[in-house]
Amino acid sequence: MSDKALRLGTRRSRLAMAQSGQVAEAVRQVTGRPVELVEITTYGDTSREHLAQIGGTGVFVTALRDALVRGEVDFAVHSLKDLPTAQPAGLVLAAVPEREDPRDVIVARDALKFTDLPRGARIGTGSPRRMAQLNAYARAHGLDIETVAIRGNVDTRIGYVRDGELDAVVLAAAGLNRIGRIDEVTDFLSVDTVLPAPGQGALAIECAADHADLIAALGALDDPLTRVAVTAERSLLAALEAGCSAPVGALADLLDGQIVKEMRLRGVVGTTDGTRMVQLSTTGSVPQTETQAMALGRELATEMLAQGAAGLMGERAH
Ligand SMILES: NCc1[nH]cc(CCC(=O)O)c1CC(=O)O
Repeated sequence: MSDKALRLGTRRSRLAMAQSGQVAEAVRQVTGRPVELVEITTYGDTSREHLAQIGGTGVFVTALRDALVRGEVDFAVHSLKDLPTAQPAGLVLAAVPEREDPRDVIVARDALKFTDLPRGARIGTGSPRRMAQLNAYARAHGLDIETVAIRGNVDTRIGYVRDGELDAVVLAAAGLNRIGRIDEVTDFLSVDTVLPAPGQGALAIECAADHADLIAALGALDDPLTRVAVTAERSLLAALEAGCSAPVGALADLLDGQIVKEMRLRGVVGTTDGTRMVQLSTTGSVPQTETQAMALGRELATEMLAQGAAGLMGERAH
């Protein structure tokens, strides 16, 4: 390959710049080529409407993908959880690097933990998935909280707590880690309490399908275990026919303490008020191919649909 600079298309948000910068450094190391960041403004960055109304987080992705298809940039870095499950023709996920902490976290006033929030506490999140599970936990454990729909970037969200408008906000640990604000977390939510979004904590490095040399080089950053895990999670999401702003959580991980490792896939769907929920898991041998991983996701989706999951997903965020 030449030693011309590779062009990395990125959104301008702090999170996007942080994760693009980190991947740029890794790509420099595996390719020996300089990497140049090319900033691209997406509709999701300029719109003030709620995400669910403008068609989910896929809006952040479209402009980056257009730039890839037009050959204006060589590769792009996405938060995997923001990627629509359908892979567009002409583009491939060249690498899914090792996932970091998939958990959701709370940033609350006065260093409060989720379960110590006082009666009537207001918790901000724009995610129906987080609302559904927080409200379900609250109902089951006698907590009196109110989930409040918000949007905006990480700084904006934490700002609601700093200026006293909300008692707490929910964010992804991975995002806070990447922008260097993990110290502001007051509580890490167990995945038993809030199952993360499919793909949460993982990145995806995408490029044009006809760039064989680049795909091969980026492959050095791929983590096969992360790839099969997120493939199973996203296959579950796709088979539920849910979008990325649906109240769906999913996590595939290895079961501990076994000689022959097995993968467990957990899934949840619920109404945002927390009154109804379908939560199931399935365990099987660790998928060796993406095809096997997809089958695991589809199997769990079939069971969840049989228990009425479809009827819990009709709602929109409000
Ligand atoms: N929807 C925005 C978004 N997309 C990816 C992350 C965090 C990083 C990740 O989950 O990989 C965030 C912020 C958040 O949910 O707190």
